[in-house]
Amino acid sequence: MLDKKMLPDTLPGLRDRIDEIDQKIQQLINERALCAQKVADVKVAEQGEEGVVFYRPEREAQVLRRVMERNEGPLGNEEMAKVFRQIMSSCLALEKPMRIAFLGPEGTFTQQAAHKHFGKSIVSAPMAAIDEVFREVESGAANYGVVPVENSTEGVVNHTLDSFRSSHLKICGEVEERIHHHLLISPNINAEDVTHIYSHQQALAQCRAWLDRYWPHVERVSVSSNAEAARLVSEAGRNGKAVAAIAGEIACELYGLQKESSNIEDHPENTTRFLIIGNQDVPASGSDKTSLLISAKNEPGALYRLLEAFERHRVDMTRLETRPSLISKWGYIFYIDCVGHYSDASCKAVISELRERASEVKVLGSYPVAVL
Ligand SMILES: C=C(O[C@@H]1C=C(C(=O)O)C=C[C@H]1O)C(=O)O
Repeated sequence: MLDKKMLPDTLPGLRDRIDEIDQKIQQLINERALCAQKVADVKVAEQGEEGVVFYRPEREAQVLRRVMERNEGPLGNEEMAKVFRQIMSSCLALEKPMRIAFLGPEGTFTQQAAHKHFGKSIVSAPMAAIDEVFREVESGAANYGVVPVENSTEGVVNHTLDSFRSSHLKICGEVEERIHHHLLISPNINAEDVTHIYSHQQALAQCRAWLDRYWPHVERVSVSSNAEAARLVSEAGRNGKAVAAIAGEIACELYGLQKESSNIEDHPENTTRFLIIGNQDVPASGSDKTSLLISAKNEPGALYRLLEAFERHRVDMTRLETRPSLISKWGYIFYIDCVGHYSDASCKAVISELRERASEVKVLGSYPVAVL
């Protein structure tokens, strides 16, 4: 355990120590980067230049979990994991930065989720709609995609679930993002002069009580996304117009805005879960989840027989969503998430029994439980 008493007591002494430490850290990071480069060489030698997969979600999850387990502070576990998240991102980008498609435009929470999962050393490919994210990855134009799947206040994102029906893409990961909204203005604008507040209707709804309390007489204007609201406000600010936006951190930075008020969402637990989609079957990481798409036969007790298999094999279900099948009028598709990897004995047993009982079972993917 480190101790402050072991450190010098003067400012110059402490700064000298920091310089020394930085030099060592830098050297070690470069040594690590060299190792990662060599790992890539070995992968090419084993798998060939074509189709080689450099990014390994299960390995990255294991690295981050270990960082958190052994961490002794004073930096917190999550803070330390974020530092390593970016180191891995930089190491991987030495090969070729990955192109990540996400629900755009630039500055959305989905982009924030992409950075949280992959680090900052990626090429961003903002897409106008969720199905475009799927298409971009299916065509190979992007290596992976990031799409929202559920929000703790607003519920499931149907569009994402429905896109899995016709797609061969796999879920390679998940990431949760606490959604914090901020009231943003241009730096040259006086908050008292603000006449309109722009945002996506969901964000306006998630901040309704706060707006009613602090900005009851200012007009709320709904636009296509929070990021678009931030862009409009920065443009208006250049023309001296006093308007504000509700948006997240990235949009604030991207459009050079200033936070007038922070974390203004009515429910502080407001969280969105995102999925990482790709062409990869991810091996077990030691703490995984599996997502299944199941078409049930339209007969009495069909859902009961599906769920019974989970209970008997003691596989923990974390989510059940129902969507219309679109094939038969009152037929349904179930989306089930459970704890474990499809290669685990108990998961395997459940999946094979589901196959006997349902008309279709598609394993959408097994992937590491979100670390950050
Ligand atoms: C170095 C590797 O490749 C990539 C880089 C990693 C890293 O920097 O630690 C981890 C997993 C992979 O995404 C590896 O597979 O071990």
